[in-house]
Amino acid sequence: MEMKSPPPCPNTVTVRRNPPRRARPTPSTNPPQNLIPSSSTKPDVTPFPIQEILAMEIPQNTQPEPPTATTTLAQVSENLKVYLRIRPLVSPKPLSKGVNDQNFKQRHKNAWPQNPVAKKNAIREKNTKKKSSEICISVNDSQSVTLSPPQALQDSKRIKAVVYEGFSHVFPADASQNAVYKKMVKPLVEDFLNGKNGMLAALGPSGSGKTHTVFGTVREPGMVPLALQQIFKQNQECGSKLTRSFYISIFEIYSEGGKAERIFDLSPEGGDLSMQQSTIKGLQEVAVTDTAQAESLIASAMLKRATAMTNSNSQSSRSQCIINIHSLVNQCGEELDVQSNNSILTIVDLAGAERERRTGNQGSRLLESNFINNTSMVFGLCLRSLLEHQKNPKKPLQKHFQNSLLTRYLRDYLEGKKRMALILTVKPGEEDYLDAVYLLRQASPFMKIKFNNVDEQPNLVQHKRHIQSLSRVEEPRKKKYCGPEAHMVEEGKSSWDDHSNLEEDVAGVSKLEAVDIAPIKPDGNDLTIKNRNHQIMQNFARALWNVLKEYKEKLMVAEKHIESLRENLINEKTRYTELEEKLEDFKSSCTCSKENLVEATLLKVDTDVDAPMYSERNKCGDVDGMLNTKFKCDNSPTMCNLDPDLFSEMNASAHCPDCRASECNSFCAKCDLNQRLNKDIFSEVDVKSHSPNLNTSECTSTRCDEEVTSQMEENVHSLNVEESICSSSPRQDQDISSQKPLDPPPSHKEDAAVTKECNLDVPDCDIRYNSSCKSLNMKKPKRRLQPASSILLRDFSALGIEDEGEKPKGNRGGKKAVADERTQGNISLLRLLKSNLRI
Ligand SMILES: Nc1ncnc2c1ncn2[C@@H]1O[C@H](COP(=O)(O)OP(=O)(O)OP(=O)(O)O)[C@@H](O)[C@H]1O
Repeated sequence: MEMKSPPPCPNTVTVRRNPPRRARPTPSTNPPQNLIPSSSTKPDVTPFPIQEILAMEIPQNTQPEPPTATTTLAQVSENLKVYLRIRPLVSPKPLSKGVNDQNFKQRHKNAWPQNPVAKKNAIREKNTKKKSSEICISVNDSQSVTLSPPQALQDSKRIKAVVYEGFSHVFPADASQNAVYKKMVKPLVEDFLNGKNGMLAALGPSGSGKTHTVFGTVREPGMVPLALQQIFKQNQECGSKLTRSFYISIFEIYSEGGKAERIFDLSPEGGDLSMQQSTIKGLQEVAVTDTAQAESLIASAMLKRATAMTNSNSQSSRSQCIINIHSLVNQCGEELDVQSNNSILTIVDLAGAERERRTGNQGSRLLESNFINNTSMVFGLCLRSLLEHQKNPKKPLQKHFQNSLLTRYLRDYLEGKKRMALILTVKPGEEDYLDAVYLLRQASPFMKIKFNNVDEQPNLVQHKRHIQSLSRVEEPRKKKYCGPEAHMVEEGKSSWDDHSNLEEDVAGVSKLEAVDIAPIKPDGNDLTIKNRNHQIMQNFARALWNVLKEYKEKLMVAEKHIESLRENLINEKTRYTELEEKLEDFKSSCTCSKENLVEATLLKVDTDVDAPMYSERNKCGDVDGMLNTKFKCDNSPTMCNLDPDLFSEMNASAHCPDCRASECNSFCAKCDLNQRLNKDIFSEVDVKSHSPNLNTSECTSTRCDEEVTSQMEENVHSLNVEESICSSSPRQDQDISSQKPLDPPPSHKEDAAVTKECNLDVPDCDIRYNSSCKSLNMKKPKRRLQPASSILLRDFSALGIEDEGEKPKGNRGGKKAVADERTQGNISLLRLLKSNLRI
């Protein structure tokens, strides 16, 4: 039973489902192997070992390694130590008369003239102090203080008390000099004796106790005398092992009349000094051997220091005083240990910042006060810039140090390259609140400054030299590489720089081995450093991969270019081969051997205008037999095919064979063909062919020099043959055709058409040997007058008919008038005759 398919429902809608789509392959994250040309296609280029590179495992040092210089560096990195010392509210009077009193009197002699206004203010201040015993600053603990504004300020401006904390130590008012020294200076001195440089600077408003802290008194010696005591004491203890020499230099930077900054050497034989960059020229270093000698030197220097009485301080320092204790180690034949490095301990007593309202300074004193305040401000700006730079390495380190001699001298410290400490001194009085606030606000952030003590590590002498040799210009760039953790990776800069260079130089991919050298050798427990190293490696690998991808793309483009070049090369080769073949054919067709010269002399007249005038050598085989003579024909491979019928006409019309022969003889007298040519030949040629190609002038053109040519011309003239030069010039052709029925010599190929037409105008087939052998040069085209054309030319010349083909090119000929007489009927008649001739 046949199953008939149900008739299609007219309302049925055929739903064509889209063919199931094939999911595209997920782009492989693996390195694109296929994109890299296989070695089979390009055997010379080895494939890039991307797989190998990516398969490389970065070794992780799991075992803790012994602490290296870098780890030591990380450990020794520390913040700037900022100490705070609070001066007693009322300064104790000298209890006993002694040396201190004498110095006091002497210093008063050197003091600036007392300001009478200040005197009044001082008395007023004294009275105020007596009335008010309130203090504005209270010590919370060893590291923090609370600064409370006076009640008046609290009420009027609602200023609240502020806590300042984070100090390395806070010395209360009753803290002794020794306590301050032990906490603050003793570590510095120990480091100094261990070969580390250090600096301590005292900052604070005028009269807050900076000088007292630094130099002290006889009863209460300050930090400098105490440090000298310790230094000489320790030197004596270890004198058996090492001998040291200590030198002290002390100088001040002051303002002369509040204008220019000056440096004055405070040593006994010192004088004015000058500064070059950060070095003071001519600064004397006085050798000291014991504490007494050193203290004496310091005392004499203090007597020379400029001081003055102000409202704030009866002996206010008017200059910045810097004292350097220089330690030099003398080798005694024993092994050099870590304490053998030379070092300098610098202690700076800054002039106290002062407010005009309080000091009551006027005139030059006021200018001097401005200089003091300016120096303090520059000092603070340097530290602030350092702090901001360390917080954000992108922020460049400002060059505030250039603005004062003091900061120029302390540049290395102020740029964080050497370790320093600050001692802030404040007065606790209620009236000193503003000075204290200003100082603490400005200086308390400095405790966040970090110092990289790389150059202070005695066991890192080589590193110290290396880093110190680096130019300052390179510093920001290095920090940029290191990032915010500059203090941690400072030592690893050289390794990391190598990595950066690797990123830049892809050609050095083989240097990947260096990747496994982490900048920091992590300790086993230091996960932070490990993670950081891992992140660095990841970033580096990512960067390297991007570079490799980039170069791969470049490689692909280059390969495409190479392919196109190859194709072009093949095409060029093919073309070259074709051209070579053509050249060979052309050569074979062009080259006429001496044996074939006779053939070349045959002129094959083709009456067909469109047919090529020049045929190949084999085409003239039909007339070869007509000539038994061999002629050289170097200039033209073509021959004029001469119809037998025309030959008869030519023979009939030929005349003066003797003349021609004689011409030829004379012509060939000096050429190498003269022996070959004889009258018989010419007569035969004349009789049989009258071929213009028998023009011996042409045949010998390549061998006849100009002398021969001229001889030929003379011979021709001597034979009284009317001179008719059948040269390549159309004008000459016309001359020939019109004046003399000469049979011109064969012309060059380029003039074939012209010659062909010209032949028609030749009334006489008398073969004229071109006497103008000047035109026989190979380079010049040669014309030939064909016999058939000669006949026609002869006939038509009688009729006065000329063809257009005779018209000289370039309108240079003298037959212009004749050409103008042409009519269309003449031309038609000419063509008709041509066709008849062909028949
Ligand atoms: N801690 C202290 N204990 C006892 N007396 C002190 C203390 N600090 C300062 N003085 C006394 O206060 C007076 C002013 O001190 P000092 O000259 O050191 O101040 P200064 O900060 O150096 O002032 P300037 O900046 O004007 O030189 C001095 O007579 C000093 O003896």
